[in-house]
Amino acid sequence: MTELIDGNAVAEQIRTDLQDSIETLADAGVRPGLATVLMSDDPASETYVSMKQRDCEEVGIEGIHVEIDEDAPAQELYDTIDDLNADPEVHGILVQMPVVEQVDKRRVLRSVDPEKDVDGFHPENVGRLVAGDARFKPCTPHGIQKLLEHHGVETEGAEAVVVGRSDIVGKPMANLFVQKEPLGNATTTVCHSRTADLAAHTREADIVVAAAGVPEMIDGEMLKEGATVIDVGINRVDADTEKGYELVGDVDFESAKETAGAITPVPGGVGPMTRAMLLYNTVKAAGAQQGVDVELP
Ligand SMILES: NC(=O)C1=CN([C@@H]2O[C@H](COP(=O)(O)OP(=O)(O)OC[C@H]3O[C@@H](n4cnc5c(N)ncnc54)[C@H](OP(=O)(O)O)[C@@H]3O)[C@@H](O)[C@H]2O)C=CC1
Ligand SMILES: Nc1nc(=O)c2c([nH]1)NC[C@@H]1CN(c3ccc(C(=O)N[C@@H](CCC(=O)O)C(=O)O)cc3)C=[N+]21
Repeated sequence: MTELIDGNAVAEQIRTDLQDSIETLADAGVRPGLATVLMSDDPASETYVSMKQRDCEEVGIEGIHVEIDEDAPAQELYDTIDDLNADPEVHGILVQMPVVEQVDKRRVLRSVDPEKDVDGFHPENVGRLVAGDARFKPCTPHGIQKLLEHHGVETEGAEAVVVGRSDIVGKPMANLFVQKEPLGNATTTVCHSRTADLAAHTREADIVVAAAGVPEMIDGEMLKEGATVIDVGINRVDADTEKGYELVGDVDFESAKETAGAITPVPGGVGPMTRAMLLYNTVKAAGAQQGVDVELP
């Protein structure tokens, strides 16, 4: 039987556990604050940011949302980041990606105060992660580690294949898998659009993390019997539904579940975990900035 890895359930548990940490902070007179910055009219980005704000409200984090006109000069975004860096009530800052074309993405990543960089995208935090001294683990790969942990999937000694090498998912996932620590110690292969024979790699994998942004590109034929399949992809494809689209992953779920031992659904898999780990990093950031020892789930 293929096991369904329920991201909503694990995320819910993490949010519940985080409430204890948030109480510890409250006892010390600290309310964690997370700023989300959106400079784009992209409907998917709007959905994600409003979900993140709703999550904050649910657990008792102060959500501050800044929306910038997508045609505004880039300087407006740079100035907003400076203001949030200077605001003592803001402990975490997330600038929703992708940024609009007039904005210099590298400059944005560099200008968020590394201590408030709850995405873990600042070069200092990327360096620390690679060096095995992570401050904030990027939310999506960190959430995937938590999913694997909750489902008792052993990474040590496993063959892991990561499909995709983006800065927000693929690269940090591979970096976490190769760390000498629990939930690491996997023998890791990173595949991308120039990989000559993707299926030859995925067929050898005990764990496949699919993060390519290509709808249903991985099917059961490409998997080893019993593999754990983590589907990061969230693709809106046209469909005759109320919204006019449906969400599909990078994995062909129906086909993959014939071969996989365990699999995440889309929606309800990795997405909710990404949001839960954002709350986690925000609580961690608030504790560190205010000098309060908080236990984290
Ligand atoms: N669930 C969640 O929480 C999150 C979901 N997502 C979703 O995950 C997906 C990936 O996002 P993101 O990492 O930002 O994507 P990017 O578009 O930044 O990167 C995609 C990566 O996949 C590779 N790739 C593209 N096509 C293929 C192919 N046919 N075979 C093998 N590799 C391929 C690209 O290769 P190359 O480098 O050569 O171009 C690139 O490295 C998207 O669907 C996105 O919506 C993203 C973030 C969080
Ligand atoms: N600075 C930055 N940080 C990010 O973490 C970041 C980003 N930019 N840009 C875009 C990607 C994407 N991402 C998602 C998070 C949650 C869901 C999520 O919760 N999805 C729900 C469904 C969502 C829906 O209904 O559309 C689910 O999978 O169940 C999806 C996508 C974070 N990202």
